[in-house]
Amino acid sequence: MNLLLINPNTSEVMTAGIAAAARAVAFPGTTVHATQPTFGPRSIEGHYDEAIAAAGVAEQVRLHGAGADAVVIACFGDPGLDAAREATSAPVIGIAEAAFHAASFLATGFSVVTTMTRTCVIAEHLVHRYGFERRCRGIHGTDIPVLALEDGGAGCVDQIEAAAREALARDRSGAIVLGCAGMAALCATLSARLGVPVIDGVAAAVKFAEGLVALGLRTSAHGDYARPLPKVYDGWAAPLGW
Ligand SMILES: O=C(O)C[C@H]1NC(=O)NC1=O
Repeated sequence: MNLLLINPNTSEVMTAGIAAAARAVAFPGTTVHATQPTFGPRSIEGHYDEAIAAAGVAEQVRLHGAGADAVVIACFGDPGLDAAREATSAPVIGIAEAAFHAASFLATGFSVVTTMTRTCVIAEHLVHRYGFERRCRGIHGTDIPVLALEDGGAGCVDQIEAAAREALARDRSGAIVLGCAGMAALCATLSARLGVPVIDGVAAAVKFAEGLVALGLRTSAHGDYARPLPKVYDGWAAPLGW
């Protein structure tokens, strides 16, 4: 299968790291096509960045979605998720939603450890949007800038571990969700150090996508995920593929 992996920020270094994490867990028959928007923030660390990144995701789905069997949006805010689900019939998985589901299979409660504290509210909004209020017991910022994780984040692992330990104790949770696609390379190390399940949304999203494709399941075109209505998009090429 062909999996379109979209890094919604414009860091090519981070895109490469995310792609490596995806390819490390993908089945041999899964080809990962990694991409990022041609415009937008180098890192996504707030509402303004998310708004622009969502348009970037829409751009990438318009350009590459037609050939994809599944799409993964590899930013913890899941920017542009609903728009992408309108724009392709392929399953579209956001890494936050995937990580929440995976954690809920493994513990009665989980904690999220993310980057800038100011982005915690974005994760809180997703917890409520996806219906995980009873399972997510806390969301904790480390104030690690996203681009500090560009090189895989080895220099940040101790800080993330300490935040995760505090979260497990304070929240009485049983699992940790990594709140940034840039943390993917740290997942195995953190899980070994903490002795609890640590979920990287990139890997979880790839496996959920493969599972849905294997089941022959695609996004519903009935109702609000139907294709966008035909219209002029000023300053933006007409959507391709429908
Ligand atoms: O929301 C965050 O803090 C992390 C989010 N930002 C980004 O550029 N990639 C991410 O996964």
